Amino acid sequence: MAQSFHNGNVLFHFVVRDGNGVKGLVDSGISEVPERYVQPPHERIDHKLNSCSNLPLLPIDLSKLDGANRDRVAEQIAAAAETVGFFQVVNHGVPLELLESVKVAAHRFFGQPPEKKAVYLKGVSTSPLVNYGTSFVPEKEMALEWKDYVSMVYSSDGDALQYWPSECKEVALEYLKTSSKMVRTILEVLMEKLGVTLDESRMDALTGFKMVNMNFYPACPNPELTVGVGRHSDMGTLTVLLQDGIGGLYVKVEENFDGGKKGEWIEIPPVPGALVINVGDTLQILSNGKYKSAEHRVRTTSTQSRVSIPIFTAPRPTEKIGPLPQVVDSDGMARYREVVFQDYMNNFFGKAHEGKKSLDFAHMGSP
Ligand SMILES: O=C(O)CCC(=O)C(=O)O
Ligand SMILES: [Fe+2]
Repeated sequence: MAQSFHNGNVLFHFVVRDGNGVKGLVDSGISEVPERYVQPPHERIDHKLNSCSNLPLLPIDLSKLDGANRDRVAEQIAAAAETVGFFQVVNHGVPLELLESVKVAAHRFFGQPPEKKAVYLKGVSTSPLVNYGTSFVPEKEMALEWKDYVSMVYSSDGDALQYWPSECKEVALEYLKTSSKMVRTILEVLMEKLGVTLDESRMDALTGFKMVNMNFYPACPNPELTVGVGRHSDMGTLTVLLQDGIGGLYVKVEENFDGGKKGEWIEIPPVPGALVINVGDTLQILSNGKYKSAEHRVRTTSTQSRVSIPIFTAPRPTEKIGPLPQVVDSDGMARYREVVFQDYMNNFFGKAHEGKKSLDFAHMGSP
């Protein structure tokens, strides 16, 4: 018989503390989502929302950065970063078979019994680099997100192979390493388009924190009432995201462009073999607001479970981030103050998702 989750405390213990996750909840046989997952009406996602404007969001061919069309491709990248903060790339140098293996590994990890995953729960994790959990900050959220995740922080190849879960460590590490090259290339292009040259050590510092997450969104009995991930931006420099074919990732347009109007939500459709790239808060701050960290969210679906595997690249925690001096000179003013990245992270993870509110921490004039 299915367990009763009407009592919020029983539910919280089962899903969060004991590490059963949303997957465990679904496997327990629920036929409707518990109250704690029901989003207020203004946060629910209209499932008919769609982007019909696939043309301007055509994936960017990164291999063309090496050829005669370099300037045009660099322009496409910068234009996307200035308007939506999201774009997809193909011919990115990450082997396609590897991308398939990463998705399989994510299903392998989440398909395990809860007790195997629970060894990585926050606070008790047997590994210093790995965290398994559910929702974003469950303690701070009125409504929980319909998502389980495992985070794997990169410190060295040796540490990854020693500490990351054996179900996914090899492929996750290879995915991180091959993607890191691409992230560097894209960041160089974006800096060049800003008119900024950064030396190697500063580039390293701005991308020195790397983490692979695996997100698992079980099929949901009431997708119209829940969210997979609520409205948020990513805190780092650039995020690389591998999604499967299910769909459901939406982004809010920041500036009018030929594929959408400011304020509109558009879907980033699954494209086989492509990777999604998005600008994080750090890059918005560094560029003094020229590049837009994208507000995005994920809907749930009743038919199949979905996996996505983001790689977050961010500055080293000790790094100071603020608008780059050359950009401030040409803009005539700084829109953000300088902050130590560790402080930015603490603020980011200290609150429930709330759109782009995370950036307020670095706004000029904030304490
Ligand atoms: O699952 C997705 O498509 C996006 C996930 C996401 O936004 C995140 O993990 O920060
Ligand atoms: Fe995100």
